Amino acid sequence: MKLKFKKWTEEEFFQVREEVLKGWPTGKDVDLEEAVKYHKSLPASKNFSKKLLDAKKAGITLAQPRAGVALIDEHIELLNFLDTEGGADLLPSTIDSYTRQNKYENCEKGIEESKKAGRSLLNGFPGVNHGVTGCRRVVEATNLPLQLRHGTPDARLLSEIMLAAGFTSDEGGGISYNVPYAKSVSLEKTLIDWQYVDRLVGWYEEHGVSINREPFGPLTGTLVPPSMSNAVGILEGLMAAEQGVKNITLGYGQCGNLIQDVAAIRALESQAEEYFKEFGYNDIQLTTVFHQWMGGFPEDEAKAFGVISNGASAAALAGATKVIVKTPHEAIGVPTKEANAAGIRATKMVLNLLRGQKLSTSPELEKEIEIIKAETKCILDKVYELGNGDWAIGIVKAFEQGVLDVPFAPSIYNAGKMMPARDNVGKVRYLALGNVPLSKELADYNMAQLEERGKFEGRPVTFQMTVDDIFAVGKGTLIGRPE
Ligand SMILES: CC[C@H]1O[C@@H](n2cnc3c(N)ncnc32)[C@H](O)[C@@H]1O
Repeated sequence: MKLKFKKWTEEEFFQVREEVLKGWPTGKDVDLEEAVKYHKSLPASKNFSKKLLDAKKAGITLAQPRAGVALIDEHIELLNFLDTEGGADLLPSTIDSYTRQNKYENCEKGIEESKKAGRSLLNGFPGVNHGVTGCRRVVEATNLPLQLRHGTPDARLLSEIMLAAGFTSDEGGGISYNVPYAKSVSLEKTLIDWQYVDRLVGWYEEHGVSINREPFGPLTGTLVPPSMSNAVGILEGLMAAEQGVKNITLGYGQCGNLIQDVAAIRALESQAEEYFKEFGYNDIQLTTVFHQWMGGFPEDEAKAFGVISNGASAAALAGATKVIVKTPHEAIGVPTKEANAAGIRATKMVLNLLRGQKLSTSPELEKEIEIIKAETKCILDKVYELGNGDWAIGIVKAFEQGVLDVPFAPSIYNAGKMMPARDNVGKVRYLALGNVPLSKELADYNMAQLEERGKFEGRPVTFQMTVDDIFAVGKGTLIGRPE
């Protein structure tokens, strides 16, 4: 299959599908006709797309945790606990790291060892190994819409199995589940593999089943300038729309300055609408997701609740459709179900207190929205030019040339030349552009904001600011001031 920005024909899709389903024995149980019937038998209350659209119409922000353990019964117990004791509005199944690397043999061992140990020895839910039957038990035994959340460069088999089981949302994308998650998988390969996932969702849509797709907005979650993450989100939205996906949630990872975070969500939603319209996708149901702070967390649980609540309020004031919840165990590892539920309760408390309130506009907010949209446009214009009008080709070339450049990404296909740092009020700015094609005016604006910080701190604008900012939140502040 040659990469091109074009909807796959059914014939192309089903040809590739034969190979995909051979990836593990459970692949042979996927039957799309049966799956469509099963989806249509589910109550509307279990459809992710519908719940998101209802929330958007009502102007409320939904809360969703991350959660996943090795064995089905314990996973069901966990998810229902987060529903009843946490108050979750939407449920995940966070997939384990072996599955994310397609190492299903290791999952098999992990499942056996977890049974022997009586506790989860995998850091997530091994959906491929549990197969349609096992995953369907999760769908049958829970009461909220379910989404698979992972970090899988090649999620074709995982998506086939879990969507057939009745999950109605799938997170990820050919950029956002490659560059921040993999070291040496080419963009070409993951763009094609995620076109497959999007085409599968397009097939469900064409057969009357709405499945939500959610690109992974935060990327590395480390000082990613909002225009870089928004550019990637819009590109993955276009890639999905071209394959027939209709219900799309674009996301953003909290950076920490409230005005910039609200501006980022507002800019993301309106600019994505503009691009969908301009490129002829007129029936996209667009929602947004705000990820609570994705960087280093304080170990102290009270401080962690401060970070969680701060993220919840930013999400509500931004008017995001959904907020992804962190837990007070973030600094330690996979949370207990009690800690996970507590993170959701704290979040829901804040969302309820702020219900109906949105951050009203102001000159500072309007300015930030304008800056983010202008920077995003510079990047996307260049991607389109590099691809000669083919977004997919443009993405590959843009990474080759550092036009798309995600800070602190492990991928060898990412240039890693652009460097960010916070300005004097904590907004994330471009300290070094690398090859990110901002106009001179925008580059100067970023530098001017950083110079203000330099003046205030009495030090030059250097990479040391970036380093100080990376450790700041874990140490209890937003901006990494010199000691
Ligand atoms: C994207 C990274 C986020 O996913 C979270 N995460 C990863 N695996 C699990 C898991 N199994 N249960 C709950 N949270 C999880 C992790 O704590 C971090 O906040």
